[in-house]
Amino acid sequence: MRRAFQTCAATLIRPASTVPSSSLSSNLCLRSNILQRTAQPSRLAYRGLHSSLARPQATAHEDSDAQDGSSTHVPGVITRFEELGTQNIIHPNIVRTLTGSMGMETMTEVQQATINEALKGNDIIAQAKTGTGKTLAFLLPTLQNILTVDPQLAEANNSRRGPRTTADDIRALIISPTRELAEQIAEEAKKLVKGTGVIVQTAVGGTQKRAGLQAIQRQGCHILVGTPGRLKDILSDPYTRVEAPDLSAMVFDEADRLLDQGFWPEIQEIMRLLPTAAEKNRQTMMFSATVPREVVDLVRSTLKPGFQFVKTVRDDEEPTHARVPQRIVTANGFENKLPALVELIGRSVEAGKQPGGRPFKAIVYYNSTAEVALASTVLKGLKTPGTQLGEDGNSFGRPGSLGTHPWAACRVFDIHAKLGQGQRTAAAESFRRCESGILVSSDVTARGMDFPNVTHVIQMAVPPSRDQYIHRIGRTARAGKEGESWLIVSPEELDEMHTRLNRLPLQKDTSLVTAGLDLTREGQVPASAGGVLEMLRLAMRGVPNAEKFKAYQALLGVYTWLGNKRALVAAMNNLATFGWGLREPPTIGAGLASKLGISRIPGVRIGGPPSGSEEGGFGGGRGGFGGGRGGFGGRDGGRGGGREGGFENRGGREGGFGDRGGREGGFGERSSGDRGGFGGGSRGGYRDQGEGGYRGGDREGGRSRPARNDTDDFSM
Ligand SMILES: Nc1ncnc2c1ncn2[C@@H]1O[C@H](COP(=O)(O)OP(=O)(O)OP(=O)(O)O)[C@@H](O)[C@H]1O
Repeated sequence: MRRAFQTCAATLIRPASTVPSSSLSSNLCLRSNILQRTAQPSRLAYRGLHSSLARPQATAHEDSDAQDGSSTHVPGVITRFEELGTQNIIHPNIVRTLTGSMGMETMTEVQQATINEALKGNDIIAQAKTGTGKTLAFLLPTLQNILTVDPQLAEANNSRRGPRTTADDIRALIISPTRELAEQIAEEAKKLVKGTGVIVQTAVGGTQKRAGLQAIQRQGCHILVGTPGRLKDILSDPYTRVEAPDLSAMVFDEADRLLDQGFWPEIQEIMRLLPTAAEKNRQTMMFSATVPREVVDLVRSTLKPGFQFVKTVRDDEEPTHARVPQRIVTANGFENKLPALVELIGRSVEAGKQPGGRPFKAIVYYNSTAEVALASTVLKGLKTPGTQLGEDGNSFGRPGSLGTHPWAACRVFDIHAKLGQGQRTAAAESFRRCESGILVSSDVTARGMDFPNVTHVIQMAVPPSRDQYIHRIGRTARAGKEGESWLIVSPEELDEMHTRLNRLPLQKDTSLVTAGLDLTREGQVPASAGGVLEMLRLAMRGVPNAEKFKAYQALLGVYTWLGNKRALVAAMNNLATFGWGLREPPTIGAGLASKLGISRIPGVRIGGPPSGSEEGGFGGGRGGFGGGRGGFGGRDGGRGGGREGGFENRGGREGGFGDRGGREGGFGERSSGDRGGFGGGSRGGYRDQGEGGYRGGDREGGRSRPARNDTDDFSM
């Protein structure tokens, strides 16, 4: 059977291109074969999944027949899963499951390119775009290789008398950087092994260690999927009896992440607990959408000589999907970002309801858990102007009740590393299942997570790295579907954004009205924007101060890379007052201020535990944007600046954004001054266009930001 595999497998992909070391500047391929996979025309159901690979690649890594740019179709190449069964390459029981309950027909490019190599037992590093089926690309050969060695396992073992497996019978270890991803891979693996006797278990941090262990001990384990920390724990504890003397395969999913500094020590520790290469011949497979050269260099010593580097992304090609428009919005300030987000969501929810539209389903990424918590509280608490929340503070799904959420059918979830594992799993599961929803997330879902039908990925700040950007936007447009990517940044982030996202096809977008408003001063707004700001003002009132204080501190930390500390503090104080409705920016501890290098920066309020106060009013302080009884969008404009915050459609005769600013002032050199208020004008009203108001304020103690540069070119 093994022989049959090898014979047939030779036709599965076109020959590898062995790159002469001299042809490359890097030492990347000195000991490896690089397969730069060119597309085979996709014949059937999986149309579009790898459409971006439909042209031959043309790099130094090419083999000669592709260099002229001609089609490289290889007659007889296997592209359908069914054929893997009929040609005895993969056991029919597995193929039946794949083409039956799992509904797979045609292999993706990365699957075609790696399955053959992996079945031969070669070590592999594979790089392919997000959402192109890498999971199956390593699961399928891993499972088949287990069955090849142990054919008895090909049949489901429903009888108690059948061969029993034990906790020390692990044949394959699959490592993933996050718990959710490990669970997802294990789910996929469990589907695949159905119909065989192979047992899949998980070892995932944050869950009941004992329960997981008992399952391994009672049922045995052939394929163990886990996160580095928990795997290390289990394997290093002799009392668990979990061992892997027969380990024949090791898979690193999101390999570049697993090999970075954060995980590397644990990975090394795990390797030490496994049989050495001399004791047991073991195959290693590494997969990711991003494989920096340093990673290849790092693993060179771990992989077998002659390992294959399979790339289905050309070097000169963007690593993102061409079918995902990538839009960038420059918000006027940090305080404009949430309004822009709410406006974008509202618009997209409506578009999704139109004939031919897809239900809106989005992941919104923030760079810190505190921002995730704050934004999700706000989004959950939104209500249509003129309505109120129910007593439990939630207005979802209760037609006719007091207060209705503006996007009733679209649920809001949040997920970040500081939630308990139960909450994380529940949020991921609910979002996976919902037809329309918003997942506000930190980077715990950025890699590998396969949520179906995500229409939008929205990043609320310049991402930590180019690779992270690529992985995040890879949560949409998966498996051949369409999707949109949005990035909302403030002017302070632009330089860094250009550096980090160099050469990505970002298109500037100025269609969001609320992004362009100067919320630190009074002015007129279109009614629709007024509605967004009003909803936010009300929702902000429901956010506990503690959440705002945490987010403030987190943001100061997140933006330590911003060289101009004055600009940083000014921007954050603007956000706290004009964006979150705090009367004054929160205090921060002297230690933290010194660590962040901002102790002496004007506007920093050094104090004990963070404190501040608020009296409603999107746009800060007692006065400010929406401060006062009247407010932003008020019909009559006027003086504004009352205690209850304004910014209501009905407005109020005297209310208004940028009004008196509140006695306790806001940010500014004179932040505790009597009138102060960052941008808080003395009167002003910032109201619906054409209905009066807009008196202008004196903005004493305030400071306004420079206008956005609308001529910036973001097509990089
Ligand atoms: N051959 C195939 N035919 C149809 N659907 C497939 C095929 N292979 C995988 N899929 C589906 O495509 C989706 C994406 O697959 P997967 O999660 O493995 O992508 P990935 O390449 O690992 O993405 P990421 O880089 O984000 O980790 C999944 O829903 C999976 O079930």
